[in-house]
Amino acid sequence: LILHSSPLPLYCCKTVRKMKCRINPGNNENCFVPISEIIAVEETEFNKKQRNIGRWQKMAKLHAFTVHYVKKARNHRWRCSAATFWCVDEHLCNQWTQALKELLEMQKSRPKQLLVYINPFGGKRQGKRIYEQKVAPLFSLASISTDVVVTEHANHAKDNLFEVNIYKYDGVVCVGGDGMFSEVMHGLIGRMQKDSGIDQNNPKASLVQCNIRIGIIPAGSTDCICYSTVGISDPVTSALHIIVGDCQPLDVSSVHHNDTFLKYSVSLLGYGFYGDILKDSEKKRWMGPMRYDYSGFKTFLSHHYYEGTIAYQPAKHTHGSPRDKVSCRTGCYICKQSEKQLAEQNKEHGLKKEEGEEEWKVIKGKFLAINAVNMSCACPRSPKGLSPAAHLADGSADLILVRKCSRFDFLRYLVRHTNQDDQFDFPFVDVYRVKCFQFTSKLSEDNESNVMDVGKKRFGQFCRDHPACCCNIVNSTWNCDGETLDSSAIEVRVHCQLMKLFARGIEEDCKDEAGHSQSSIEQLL
Ligand SMILES: CCCCCCCCCCCCC/C=C/[C@@H](O)[C@H](COP(=O)(O)O)NC(=O)CCCCCCCCCCCCCCC
Ligand SMILES: Nc1ncnc2c1ncn2[C@@H]1O[C@H](COP(=O)(O)OP(=O)(O)O)[C@@H](O)[C@H]1O
Ligand SMILES: [Ca+2]
Repeated sequence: LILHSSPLPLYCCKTVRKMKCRINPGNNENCFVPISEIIAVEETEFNKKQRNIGRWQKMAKLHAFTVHYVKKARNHRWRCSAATFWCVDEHLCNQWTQALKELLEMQKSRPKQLLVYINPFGGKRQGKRIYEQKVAPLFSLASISTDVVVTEHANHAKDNLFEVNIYKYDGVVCVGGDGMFSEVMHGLIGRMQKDSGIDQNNPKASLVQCNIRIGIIPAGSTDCICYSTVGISDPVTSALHIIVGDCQPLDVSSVHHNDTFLKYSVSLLGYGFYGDILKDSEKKRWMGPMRYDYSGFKTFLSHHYYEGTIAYQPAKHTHGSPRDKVSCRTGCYICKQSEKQLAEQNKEHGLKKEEGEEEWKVIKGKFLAINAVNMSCACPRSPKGLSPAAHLADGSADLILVRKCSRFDFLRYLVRHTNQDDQFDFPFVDVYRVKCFQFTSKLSEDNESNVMDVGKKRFGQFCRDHPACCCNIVNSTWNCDGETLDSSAIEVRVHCQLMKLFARGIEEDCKDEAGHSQSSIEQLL
């Protein structure tokens, strides 16, 4: 569809008759809108008070329709814009409206019925207002019907997803932060496994993919999953990605302790620095999103390091590497290739045999932070994220090990998350692309080998109370997408594209496009 602003005529396919159009009054621009980015088409009561219609007004009764469409603004922000077309010929007007509505009906990936969960206490406690004022009117414009649940307690959404008939919905929307998303994801993935008779406690189980997409309306404190998959944390942009029916597959890591399922993770699984920030920040929830800066500063000063062992299997199926500077973008080639490669491997060998045969690499040491990320973890605090070249759907995670170093060096490392410098270019930082890993802390190793020393434990407690001491005897906790895990010894496995989001990944900037995509391919070859 090609929309020309007044006074140019509008043409579509072979139509020779003309209609006049009005786009964003006062804005004399041409606008090319793919059908896939039209939000709705409405018959319009023509308002005679509208300006700039000149002699048309005097001639006859005018007939009009309005096309609501996605307008792409800067920094990946989407807005809803409208163009009104008018003419004197009622039949012509109806033909256009009908034709456009039929084209919209043919967009099969668009959701018609959604289940919405709102966390009224996430972030700055604006979830309900954001949904009602910014999102619900757009869903109604796009004729999407919704069942809305405002949660009353933690785990309300997750438990509810085990009870409702989820199969009647085209998607589930969560209004909140990463924690709220995590809850909805656990509900959906858990429900899929339950309905398929898969035991989540088996770390080696082949999990069933979840085809019911999740949409995230950001209203939390970090909103890293939304930012890393859309390019911005903006409720209207996310609502529009849901309306046009975008689909972005996502890797999910399963986390087990012995043979007990603990949690799934899609963004950050962090021990040490990010685990300690989370634990401290939970007590300061009343501070809102600021709690992370407060606890971040405190944790930075405490400078605790932790001793432990990591064993991992490198992700050999994927062409990318964490330091190749090839970012995951819409339609990512590396994600597609990796998915194919994994599927072929699994067909040939079967999952168990292949994993059993491959070597494990083992690293022992003292670490300030151990971070495993399934995606870049870009967020407003760090627009390039913890691992800028991590991929959303390549079946791997980036394992970042930050060894014991000085406070000054750790600060230099943190600052590089906010500028263009390479945060992996330090002798005390290592990064690996992995498909699974295990971690055991020194403390639990000692406990397991029955050399538990009560004195040591007490000493650990004592040191925690004295921030100047960096003693490593106590355990940290794992931060799993913003939730703490009970166990420090864990076993993690990445499940390639286990679920799908209403998103399309981050789109290349026009300026970027030619240069970047070509150099990505060149680098690969
Ligand atoms: C000196 C400045 C350094 C800035 C470094 C910023 C790195 C930020 C990376 C953030 C990665 C976030 C990964 C996502 C985690 C979320 O899943 C998860 C849950 O989100 P939700 O509450 O929305 O449900 N969020 C979190 O765990 C919070 C992570 C908090 C990151 C804040 C870090 C602030 C660090 C400040 C250090 C200050 C040092 C100052 C020294 C003078
Ligand atoms: N009604 C509720 N009352 C209390 N906690 C809730 C409620 N609804 C959801 N939660 C929990 O709140 C936690 C944080 O929510 P989230 O939306 O991620 O906000 P934030 O980004 O501020 O952490 C989640 O773990 C979720 O389970
Ligand atoms: Ca990944």
